[in-house]
Amino acid sequence: MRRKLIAGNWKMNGSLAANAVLLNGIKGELGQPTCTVTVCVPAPYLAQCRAELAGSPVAWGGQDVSIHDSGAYTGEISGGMLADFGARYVIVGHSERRTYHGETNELVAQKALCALRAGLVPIVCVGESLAERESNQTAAVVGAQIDAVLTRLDPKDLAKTVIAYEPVWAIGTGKTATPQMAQDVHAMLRAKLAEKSAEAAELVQILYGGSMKPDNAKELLAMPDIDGGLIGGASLKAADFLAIVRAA
Ligand SMILES: O=C[C@H](O)COP(=O)(O)O
Repeated sequence: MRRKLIAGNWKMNGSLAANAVLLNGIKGELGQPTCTVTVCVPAPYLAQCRAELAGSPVAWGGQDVSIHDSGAYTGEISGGMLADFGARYVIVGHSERRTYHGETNELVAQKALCALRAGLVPIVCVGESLAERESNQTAAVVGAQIDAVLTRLDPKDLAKTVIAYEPVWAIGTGKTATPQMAQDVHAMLRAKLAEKSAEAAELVQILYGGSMKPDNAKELLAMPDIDGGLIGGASLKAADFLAIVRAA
């Protein structure tokens, strides 16, 4: 049985003062969760997470990683740097990076590999746009996104990877995929993973992301191939994030 993972993606939100309130709110009420919990924060706040969360059940991570280890790459952050601050996870290929920064399937796959090399767990995001869903291209688009990762990773690395299915039309819109819609794509993804390695396919956590909230989390998380959530907006309020953790 796969352990559930609830990951908060703060995106480009936060301040030292606001983060302190949020992190203390989460820590104070969390107790001993039965699922794994992490927050993925803007890089400048990794040190704050390390100071506030070390020794707690909450892990922390980044939102992007460079494909380079070091050197003249202004603005880039390496996996080693994230690991230096105790990060355990890093999101790669979020649709906002694909859309606003032109990240391709191949680049995302390289980033996943670099994260693994640095000892981090990549949370690889895949998902289709509304136009793609409406023209019945979901399986083709998501399939191509995952295929790039499967080409790069060997079964051992694959088993250490997390996948997040995030339909772009559900992100920050309040529209959620129905549990069955999400389950169908998750099952398709797991079948793809199994073509590479049946063992890895059983181990990989496949998260759902896209307007997951306290009032819909339970139903989504009850589906057999939904192993957790990648939470945007609701991860910025301690009460909402904790409610989703409890639903898991
Ligand atoms: O990474 C998180 C997703 O983009 C979901 O964001 P959301 O929960 O605000 O829809």
